[in-house]
Amino acid sequence: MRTAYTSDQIRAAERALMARLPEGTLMSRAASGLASACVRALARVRGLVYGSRVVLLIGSGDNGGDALYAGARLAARGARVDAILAGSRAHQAGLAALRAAGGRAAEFAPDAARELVSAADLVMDGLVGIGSAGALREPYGTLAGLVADAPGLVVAVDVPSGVDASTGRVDGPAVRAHATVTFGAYKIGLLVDPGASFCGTVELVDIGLGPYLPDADVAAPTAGDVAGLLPSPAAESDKYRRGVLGIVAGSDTFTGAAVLSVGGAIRAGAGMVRFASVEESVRYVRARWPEAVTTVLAPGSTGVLDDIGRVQAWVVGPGLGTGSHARDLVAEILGTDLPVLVDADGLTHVARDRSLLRRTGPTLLTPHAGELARLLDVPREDVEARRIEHVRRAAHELGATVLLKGSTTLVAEEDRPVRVNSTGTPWLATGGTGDVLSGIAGALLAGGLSCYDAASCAAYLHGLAGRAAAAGSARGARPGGEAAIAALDVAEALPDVVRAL
Ligand SMILES: NC(=O)C1=CN([C@@H]2O[C@H](COP(=O)(O)OP(=O)(O)OC[C@H]3O[C@@H](n4cnc5c(N)ncnc54)[C@H](O)[C@@H]3O)[C@@H](O)[C@H]2O)[C@@H](O)CC1
Ligand SMILES: Nc1ncnc2c1ncn2[C@@H]1O[C@H](COP(=O)(O)OP(=O)(O)O)[C@@H](O)[C@H]1O
Ligand SMILES: [K+]
Repeated sequence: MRTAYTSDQIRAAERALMARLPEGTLMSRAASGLASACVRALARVRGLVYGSRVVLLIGSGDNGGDALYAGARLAARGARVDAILAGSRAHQAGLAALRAAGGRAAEFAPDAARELVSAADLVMDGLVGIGSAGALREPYGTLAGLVADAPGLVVAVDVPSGVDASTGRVDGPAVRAHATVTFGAYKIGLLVDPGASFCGTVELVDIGLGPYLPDADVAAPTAGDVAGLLPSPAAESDKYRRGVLGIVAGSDTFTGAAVLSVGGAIRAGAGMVRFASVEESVRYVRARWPEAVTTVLAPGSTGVLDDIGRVQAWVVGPGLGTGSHARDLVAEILGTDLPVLVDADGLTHVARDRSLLRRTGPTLLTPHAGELARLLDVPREDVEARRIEHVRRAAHELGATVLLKGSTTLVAEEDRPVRVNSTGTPWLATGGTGDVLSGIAGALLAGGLSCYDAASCAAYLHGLAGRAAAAGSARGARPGGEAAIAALDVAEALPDVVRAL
């Protein structure tokens, strides 16, 4: 599990560690790791450090200090290093070290800054780190804008300036980096969008903080975590023991969602899928997935669960419709004691009547930002800007496990760390991929995982499968070697990504 922390948690740990070490030790560890990362990056793009042009953007705090010391190390290896001092002051010892190593420094001036940045092989962003508060002030905002057009590599120090390290919130201009070198521990804002999308690759430099960090409120499962949680059949398994998933989805108008949800469940390893819907949807599901056992629901019929047969978990909602019959089906399924995943139209019914969630069995809700906004009655933009806060609030208020879909998928449950999904690709932003996700998570619920684990494993596998489908290979893509996918491709890519875990 990759754990992540708020700025306050990191600061407290740093204070505790610093009290036991000679002054300057931590900054020296940070600067050394940062300089090594820049050396490796320069070696990759230029072949050597000597003669490369490095520009440091320096703010008034210790973030600037890190950049100045790292810049001094690069200058000592023959790089031409220029520091742009953008703050009201600069870290004095760092500045002296840079100058002693042959680097130069000057106060910010717009034209000179533009010229330096546009000629740099590498720009180091040391404007603000975990001491940042609110939107970037001038001239930092202008510098973040200049960096956007920089032809060279952009390396953010600790956190891209303009990204709130504790939440991932971005209010105004921010530095968009190719790489972020972060110290001591991951900050939450580096893993959660919108902040995460400003980081590029994130490299963690160990400065010895580990023993001083508290229990994490946010964690990102790794491939190993997911592999360890996934159910796999044993010698004595049969289809019932592996887990039977009931899916109630689709309608006369929406047949595709049902096909996709069933596909996700089958490819994710459900022992059996029992699918129930109106005739039109059943026809499409049967044609594509002869493995599913189907039940045709007469229009308007209720009291149907016994007809469908025994299951270990339910998925309800994709393409189901928002009318009263659909509502009755959602209510009937939520009336059982079994684990239930509610998605799509099912969420509309729950948003209209939260009392549907008063139940004894475990519930997993899988909204996208718009659906979560409706569940909480807040603007969608607020959910997108402050995803962690809203997914936590939903789990608390609704008494359910909540998986919030989107560019960073999050899973929240009361009293548990929010799980951040680290896989995925923007190619997944295409109609129907969410339906596939519902089937994957449903299969894992039926296989015995808790809502929390089923949701986080499903998001992980779904993201990997999306990447594999876009790349045409479970082993990932060469840069630029990706192409558009259809939702069903995601389901079809699942077995390969599970094999490669
Ligand atoms: N505390 C420690 O033990 C360590 C800290 N390190 C570095 O120190 C950084 C934190 O340093 P600081 O606490 O000095 O804080 P920062 O350097 O992150 O920022 C504080 C400064 O930025 C200004 N500022 C804040 N928000 C701003 C905004 N929106 N626009 C413009 N200016 C703004 C403040 O007025 C203050 O002068 C970390 O991110 C990391 O880079 C590392 O050296 C590792 C060890
Ligand atoms: N920009 C993005 N980057 C990564 N994943 C995304 C992005 N946009 C959407 N997704 C993923 O694609 C899926 C879309 O699901 P959803 O919004 O329910 O669409 P649909 O209802 O069409 O299936 C979710 O798993 C979501 O996390
Ligand atoms: K920074």
